[in-house]
Amino acid sequence: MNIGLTGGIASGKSTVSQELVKRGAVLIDADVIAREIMEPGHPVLGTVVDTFGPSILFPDGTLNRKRLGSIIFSNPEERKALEDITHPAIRVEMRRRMVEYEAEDPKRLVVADIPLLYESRLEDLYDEIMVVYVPREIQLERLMQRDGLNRKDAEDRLNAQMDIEAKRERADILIDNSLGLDETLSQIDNFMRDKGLL
Ligand SMILES: CC(C)(COP(=O)(O)OP(=O)(O)OC[C@H]1O[C@@H](n2cnc3c(N)ncnc32)[C@H](O)[C@@H]1O)[C@@H](O)C(=O)NCCC(=O)NCCS
Ligand SMILES: Nc1ncnc2c1ncn2[C@@H]1O[C@H](COP(=O)(O)OP(=O)(O)OP(=O)(O)O)[C@@H](O)[C@H]1O
Repeated sequence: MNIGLTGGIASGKSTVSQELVKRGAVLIDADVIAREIMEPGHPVLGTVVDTFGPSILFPDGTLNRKRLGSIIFSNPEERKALEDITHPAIRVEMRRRMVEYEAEDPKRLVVADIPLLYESRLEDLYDEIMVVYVPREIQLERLMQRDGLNRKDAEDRLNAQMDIEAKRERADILIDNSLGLDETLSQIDNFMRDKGLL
């Protein structure tokens, strides 16, 4: 079985995906792949620099993520230009790993963590979609705290994504991560038990 795991920025996807891995799942993480294609020497980073200019690089040639983030999270057209370059490459690599993991062990749960799953209309690629949900206000607070962002920068990031309530409505499996970690873990255990995976 495979699931697509999504939610909003800082809603707790990584927290939940790590717990699924502890329970035997294998993880494919879109953010990790997005970082790999932005490593120096990767052709995708080359195209991004051609588009946005060399000022998005540090002098040592690595990506200044903060600078590129401040360009794309405050401007939808720049964001679309970046996504047009990065998303096809991310999709190809996610697909390749999915095929590989499913062939290795067809009984294993494969989890694809994709922040922009609904925005990119990728629902049909997965058996079921799990949404990690917290209300917007908690999401903002956790994001500001984790990444040291001010309210405006945190809101820009939230506003770059589909509203978390709309994602909650579409979920096949809903994990409410607004309470303590224990509450979240028991929902994960219930899911694993329901699917006969625990
Ligand atoms: C702009 C970049 C360099 C900013 O880097 P930064 O280290 O600040 O953020 P990080 O990569 O850790 O992403 C954090 C979160 O931001 C959100 N996010 C990232 N890109 C986007 C986007 N284009 N639109 C909406 N939200 C996004 C996601 O929820 C993601 O989990 C980076 O996010 C990036 O390369 N984005 C383009 C690739 C992409 O779309 N990734 C999203 C997952 S496929
Ligand atoms: N149940 C919880 N109670 C309190 N804090 C939590 C809980 N779950 C997660 N957090 C904290 O909230 C922050 C966001 O969680 P996490 O990094 O798992 O989110 P994410 O959805 O993977 O984020 P991103 O979209 O940026 O990849 C982290 O600092 C994490 O420690």
